[in-house]
Amino acid sequence: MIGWPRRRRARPADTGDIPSLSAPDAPPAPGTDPTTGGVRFDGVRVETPEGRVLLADLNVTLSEPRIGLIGPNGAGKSTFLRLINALVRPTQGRVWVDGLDAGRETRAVRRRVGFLFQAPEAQIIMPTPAEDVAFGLEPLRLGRAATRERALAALARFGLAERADQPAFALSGGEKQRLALAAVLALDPALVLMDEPTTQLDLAGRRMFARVLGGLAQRVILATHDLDLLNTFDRVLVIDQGRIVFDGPPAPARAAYEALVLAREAVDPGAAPADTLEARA
Ligand SMILES: Nc1ncnc2c1ncn2[C@@H]1O[C@H](COP(=O)(O)OP(=O)(O)OP(=O)(O)O)[C@@H](O)[C@H]1O
Repeated sequence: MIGWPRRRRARPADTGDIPSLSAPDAPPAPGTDPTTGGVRFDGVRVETPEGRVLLADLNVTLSEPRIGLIGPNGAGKSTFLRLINALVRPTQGRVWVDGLDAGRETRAVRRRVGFLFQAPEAQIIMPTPAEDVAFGLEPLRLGRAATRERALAALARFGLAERADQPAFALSGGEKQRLALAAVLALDPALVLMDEPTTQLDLAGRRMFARVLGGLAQRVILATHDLDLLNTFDRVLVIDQGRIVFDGPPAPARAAYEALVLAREAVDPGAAPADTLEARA
């Protein structure tokens, strides 16, 4: 978990900015990205105002339908995801989303990108599931009846139809996670960012989530410690101490991650995972 405000509604319709970790570069000159699709990190670096480096040397284009992010606690996975919809601004470099500059065209980027947070409570702000999903749909101005219909359909997809009008606070952790996912997908984003979406799910919930994931038309970039979830993914990045240390298919990515953990244990069996580049220096 990281320390940004948790109560913000971070659906694509929410265009409120969260302050950058440190002052970004001067606004880039107008121009269009040469790539046509996908997420592209161009020389991206993120530092805290104190100069602590959270991510560095990010030069990568992500266009496959299913991309996983794995790595130790504090490696930078959440920060990586948050860069994509401009919840974090790069200290250096630029992030492009389907040809849009996330730093300059934030509103348009957030319309394309849904974000599923680690803690579903962060995304649930209305009293009932139906109202919560409907609230996210408001910017679409569908009208009251059509909005409710779409909200109920989204809830039904995640097994929450019968809970639609009950208090949202009474949902279990897993049900809240499903509600958050229903609300994000109801907006039909082109790309969904998921930050450890299965942490509160039981076995049945995980299996359901994996099935839902398999059936999604959207592109997904998913950070997780649930490595089995990524078995069918197209590409997995291993992030360690703020850098991409492996980029490839799921099986070798998992092996690279395991080797990294074993190597660290061999050096210092009692060591907590190092957090940042500075910690390693
Ligand atoms: N707003 C912030 N200000 C300062 N440091 C931050 C901020 N947000 C995150 N960090 C630090 O950045 C590092 C990377 O955090 P991040 O949450 O991206 O890691 P993660 O790989 O998602 O970790 P986890 O697997 O534990 O969720 C951590 O050391 C964290 O403490």
